[in-house]
Amino acid sequence: GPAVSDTQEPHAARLIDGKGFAARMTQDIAADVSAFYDRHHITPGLAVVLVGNDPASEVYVRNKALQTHRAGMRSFMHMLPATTSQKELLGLIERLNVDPEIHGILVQLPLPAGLDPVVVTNAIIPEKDVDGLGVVNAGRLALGLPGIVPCTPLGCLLLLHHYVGDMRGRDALVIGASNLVGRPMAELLLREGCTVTVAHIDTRDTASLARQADIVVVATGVRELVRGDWIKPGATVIDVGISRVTLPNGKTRLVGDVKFDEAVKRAGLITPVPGGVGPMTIACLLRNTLDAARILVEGPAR
Ligand SMILES: Nc1nc2c(c(=O)[nH]1)N[C@@H](CN(C=O)c1ccc(C(=O)N[C@@H](CCC(=O)O)C(=O)O)cc1)CN2
Ligand SMILES: [Mg+2]
Repeated sequence: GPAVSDTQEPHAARLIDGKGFAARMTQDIAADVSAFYDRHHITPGLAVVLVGNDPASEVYVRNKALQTHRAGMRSFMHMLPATTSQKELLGLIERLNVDPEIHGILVQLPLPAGLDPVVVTNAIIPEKDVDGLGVVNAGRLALGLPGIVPCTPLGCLLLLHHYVGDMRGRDALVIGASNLVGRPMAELLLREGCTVTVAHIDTRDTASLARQADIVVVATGVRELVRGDWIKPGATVIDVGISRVTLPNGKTRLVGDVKFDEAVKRAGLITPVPGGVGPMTIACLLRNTLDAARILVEGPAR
């Protein structure tokens, strides 16, 4: 008779549906926003500050406003010219910090040259720092204390919780050590009981580290850096990268930091780009904004 392999489908990983998960999260948040309104007659408000006219950033802040409304919250957009001085930007943040209608503030990154992202993000009071990027929230995460967790790593964590479950004892590799994703992701995986390795620009042999890992989270901004033969068979692959590439026919396509067509043949679970981590970032921003409003209005849970 025929060899067994003739009748077997080639292996393909199960896809992690971030888009669907984020849509369900947004519905749950909308219900919680409505219950919060019934208790307090307050609608959570999110202020989004965009400086300059980076086209990708314009798309992201428009989507943030849209999703904020979809969850029943108020959105306050501040679009400032690229010529805005740091003093003017800090003045706006100061007004938002004391505005009782605002429960979350974020400054879209990257900022134009001449504006210091560390100074600007740290001007937001920790209670309204819904991106979790200021020193108070970053320090709280590093110490394992409650605080606001950055949206993209939080989104990755929620997907891992749902699709993998208990991660104690797993070997996790985070590729990329940015303050926005890699570092907070490593802290979260450590908190879950993973043995965490962080690879970065000076790492000598990231491929061989990846081949050991049960969970690989990639956030480098280098498109299709991670090849199929870097993936341990059955591993879980979370791809945070988004690059827009122009095809010979002039159309554009989004690709991640993982060469998907190769990795999907080896991984057990993998996030697609688009439709994986990206939508989770915005859903987690909405969750962080509602949580911030709860703490500002009701005080910290006791
Ligand atoms: N202040 C911040 N700046 C930036 C953050 C952030 O969390 N806070 N993250 C990224 C950009 N980002 C949100 O700001 C973001 C990126 C991608 C997506 C998303 O939904 N992606 C979709 C594809 C969308 C498309 O067609 O372009 C997907 O992956 O399916 C949402 C938010 C940097 N800056
Ligand atoms: Mg993010």
